[in-house]
Amino acid sequence: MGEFVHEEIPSTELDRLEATYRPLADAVRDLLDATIRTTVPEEQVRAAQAEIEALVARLRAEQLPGPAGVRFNSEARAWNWGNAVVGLRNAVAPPLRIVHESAGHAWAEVELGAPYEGPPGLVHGGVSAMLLDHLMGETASAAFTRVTFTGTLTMTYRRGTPLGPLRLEARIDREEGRKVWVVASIGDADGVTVEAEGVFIVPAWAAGEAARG
Ligand SMILES: CCCCCCCCCCCCCC(=O)SCCNC(=O)CCNC(=O)[C@H](O)C(C)(C)COP(=O)(O)OP(=O)(O)OC[C@H]1O[C@@H](n2cnc3c(N)ncnc32)[C@H](O)[C@@H]1OP(=O)(O)O
Repeated sequence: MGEFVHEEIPSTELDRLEATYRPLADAVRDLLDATIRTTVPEEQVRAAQAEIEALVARLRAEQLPGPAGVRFNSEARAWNWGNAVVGLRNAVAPPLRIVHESAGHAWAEVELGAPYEGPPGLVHGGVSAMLLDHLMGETASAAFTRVTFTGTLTMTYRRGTPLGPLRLEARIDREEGRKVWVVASIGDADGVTVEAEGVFIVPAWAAGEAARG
């Protein structure tokens, strides 16, 4: 497993870097959608591909040796720019902007488009699970006061989730030792489409206990 890395970048500098990288990821996100939906002639597709390959080479001129990881500074600022759900620099992430209403209750509103399709016009079930898993994990972390990992996640798909505007919500249901039960849902304007319940666990290593077994 990678690590939570302490990196002493001042928060003001992080703000500046985020203002640089956010529009880049937004542009790539737009590119994903355009790649799916374009109907331009084939020669234009090939020309666009060549331009994209040149851009990739330009960005790769200097890069990290591996994934972005999770980093934090001594001002209690944490950043996970590559995260699949909330990563500011990850064009695959919607990204979800999570509001922590209180420790143990969080929600997010998001608009999902063509790159998240499963059945026609509907959100892929795995995407629903991924978004809820992350939201529930952050909720279990009680506003980032502890580290939790998904132990078991149970999804109930009540009806198809349409692509478009959605609301996700999660709450801690109960806790017992290092185990945190979280319940969550996704809904559209007509109500709930997906429900989830999960057990999130503060790993033995994070609780300062020796792992059993
Ligand atoms: C401060 C900074 C905050 C940062 C927050 C960032 C938020 C980011 C949010 C990101 C969100 C993204 C979310 C993600 O994507 S997290 C990524 C997906 N999840 C994983 O990769 C987890 C992989 N598994 C593990 O790491 C370990 O197996 C864990 C940590 C789960 C347990 O290993 P550990 O060695 O610690 O466990 P233990 O053996 O001492 O057992 C302890 C208790 O737990 C019970 N149990 C064990 N396993 C399971 C299970 N699978 N289901 C249900 N229950 C289970 C067990 O019976 C026992 O209960 P009891 O017998 O005591 O009653």
